[in-house]
Amino acid sequence: MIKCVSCGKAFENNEIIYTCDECGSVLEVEIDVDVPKNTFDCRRNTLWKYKEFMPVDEKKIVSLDEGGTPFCKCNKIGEDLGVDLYVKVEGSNPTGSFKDRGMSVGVTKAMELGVDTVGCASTGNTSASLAAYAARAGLRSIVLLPEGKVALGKLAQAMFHGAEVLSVDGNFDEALKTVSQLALEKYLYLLNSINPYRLEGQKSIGFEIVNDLGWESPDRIILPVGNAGNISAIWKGISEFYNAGYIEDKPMMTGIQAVGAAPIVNAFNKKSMKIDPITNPETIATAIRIGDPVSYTKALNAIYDSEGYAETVTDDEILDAQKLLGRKEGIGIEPASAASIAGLKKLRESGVIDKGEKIVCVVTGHLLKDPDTAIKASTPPIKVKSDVSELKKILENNN
Ligand SMILES: Cc1ncc(COP(=O)(O)O)c(C=O)c1O
Ligand SMILES: N[C@@H](CCOP(=O)(O)O)C(=O)O
Repeated sequence: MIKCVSCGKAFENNEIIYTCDECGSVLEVEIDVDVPKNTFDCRRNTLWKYKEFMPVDEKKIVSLDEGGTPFCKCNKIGEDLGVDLYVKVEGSNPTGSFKDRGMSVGVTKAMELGVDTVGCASTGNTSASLAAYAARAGLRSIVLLPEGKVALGKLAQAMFHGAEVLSVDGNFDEALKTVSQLALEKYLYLLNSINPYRLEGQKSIGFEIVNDLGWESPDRIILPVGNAGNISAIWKGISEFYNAGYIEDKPMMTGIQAVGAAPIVNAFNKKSMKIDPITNPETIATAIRIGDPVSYTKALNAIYDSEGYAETVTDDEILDAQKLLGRKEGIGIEPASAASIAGLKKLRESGVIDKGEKIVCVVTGHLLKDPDTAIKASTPPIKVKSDVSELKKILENNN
């Protein structure tokens, strides 16, 4: 069953509906699972390890073996900040971001519903993932991208996998409104995070984090927030495992936004359940340049219910954190993902995060998604003759 998160109105699983026709709020899939936690032992480490929790037809699964991403303990940064730090590396998914988890379930649902066209608006990663999973399923895909605001790697992926790419003269929020209208008029099945089935895939990040920690909850999960689907999905996953009795505690959900695109942090600071949308969001982290997040109700519920937190970081803090993780721990991430590390640093310095907390930062997308930013942040190659004595001179000087 699908339920409205605000008024509780219920809808049938196979109804193609994105928001409540009674109150306009977002929807959530309700599931009822009763299996012991050893059910998952010895299964392959993909999101389908937890298939009992995925509300789709097992015979129609569209998968690229998403999920089962690295869970890296980061001792150097952790010790510097006085916390026990783990990083969940979502850039290791098939198309390089966490969206693949959602797309696997969302495209599976599309197959179950018998639709022939899927679509989305995107700052880049959703379109890259949608294009790949639609290709795998043999579906037509249509993506709306804000012109000039999508990182090169993501654009290349959407085009290469055969999506029909429409470059629109507006920002992401405007593109999402446009594509939503096309979806309501049945031109396409919408696979942005407003689709509750997509978030069912993303909740597996929460499942994996507690499984990675030996069926224990961390004290806190920190992640970047844009359209606000992921924080909502992870909290749903954690809550389902808690309700199933697999874990005894739940983490404080901590969302980080860029200063120029922070409607959820603004609402949190006012202890409000409503956001004031930002008309012209701006940040170097193009993936979270979003001013009117569709899942704000779910995200604020997650933050308040978990006694979590929301904070902003500047573009400079984001770029410094991206370099820090890349150079101290060898983990390459795109700018938006670095908001989680920048947020950890800021909240530790301000005392919101206590010494010794067990923290999981979710880093959401791969470094190569945005090669331009990576190159700008790096020392250019040194031109040199292919001659041993010349090379030795340079190596000795550089040391
Ligand atoms: C790399 C990356 N990080 C973070 C986000 C924000 O996630 P959400 O929109 O689910 O809040 C996105 C896009 O949405 C993204 O592409
Ligand atoms: N960063 C996102 C924005 C769209 O988010 P979605 O989760 O609602 O699809 C992207 O990659 O496009």
